[in-house]
Amino acid sequence: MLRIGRIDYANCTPLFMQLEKTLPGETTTIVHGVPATLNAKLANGEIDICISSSIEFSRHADEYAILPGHCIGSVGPVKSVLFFTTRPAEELAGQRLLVTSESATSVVLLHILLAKRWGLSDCSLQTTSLPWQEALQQSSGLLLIGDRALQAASGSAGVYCYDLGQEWMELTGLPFVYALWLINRTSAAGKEGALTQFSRLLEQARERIIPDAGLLAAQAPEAAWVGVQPLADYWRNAITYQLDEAHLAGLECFYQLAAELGLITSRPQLKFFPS
Ligand SMILES: C=C(O[C@@H]1C=C(C(=O)O)C=C[C@H]1O)C(=O)O
Repeated sequence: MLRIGRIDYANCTPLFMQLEKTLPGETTTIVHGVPATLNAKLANGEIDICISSSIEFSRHADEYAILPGHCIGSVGPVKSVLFFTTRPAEELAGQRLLVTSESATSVVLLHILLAKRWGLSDCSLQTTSLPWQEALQQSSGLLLIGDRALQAASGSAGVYCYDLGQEWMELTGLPFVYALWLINRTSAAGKEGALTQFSRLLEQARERIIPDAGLLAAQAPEAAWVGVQPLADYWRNAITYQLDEAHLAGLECFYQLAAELGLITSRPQLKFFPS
C-alpha cells in the first residue's frame, strides 16, 4: 500500500480531484492534514510520500528524496501566504509576532524577510491557532497560510497585508517553493514501482490544471467560499506546480539564506527520486 499525504488546502485540490479518479484504490491510500501534521507523519514513517513543507527536506536530507518536477510554488504573489500587521512591517522592531501552527516553511520565510527585507532581527515568533481578528488584538503581526489566509484576506480591511511570495520576489528576484513532494526512503523502500506510477499520474494531473481550471473550480468544494472564477485564477495565475530551473534556484536561495541566519543547520544537497 502506498500511503500518500494530502494537504487540505485549496492549492492541492486541482491535483487531488484528478488523482482521486486515476489512482488505484486497492494499492493507494490518502492521508489528509495540514502541513505541520503531515510533516510529522512523513518523518515517523506513517506515510510514504507527501506534499510537504519545503523546509522539511533540509531537516531530513539524509532520509528523504524529492519527487522531481513538482512543487507548490509562486512567481511573485501567491495569495495564500499572508503576513497581516497593524502597522507597517518596518515598524515592528522588538515585537512578539504570531504565526500559524500549521506551517513550517512560511515561518522560516517570514524570519528571512523580517531580517533581510525589513531590517528587523529582534522580533520573536510564537505559534497560535486563534482566529485572525483575536490574534491581531494580541499582537501586531500574524502569519497565516492556506485556506485560513485566503479567508482572512477577504475580510481584512484596515490592516496591512503582505504577500510573502511577492516580498520574496522583491528581495531575491526568484520564485518561491513552499512545498515539495517528499519521499521517506525507509518507509517507501520496495514501493518504487508504485512511486513511479504515482509520479506519472501526478504529472498528468498537473498538466491539466491550467487548461481545465474553470471546469475543476466549478466542481471544487472551495468554490462555495472562494467563488469559481477567483479559484480558477488562483490555480492558473498564483500557484505554480512545476519545479523548473527557476524554482530550483529559488529553493537553493531559500536554503542558503535560512542556513546563513541559523534557521537550519546547513544548506542541504538536493536528492531526487529514484536515485
Ligand atoms: C502556498 C502555500 O504554501 C503552503 C505552505 C506550507 C508551509 O508554510 O509549511 C506548506 C505547504 C504549502 O501548501 C499555501 O499555504 O497556500
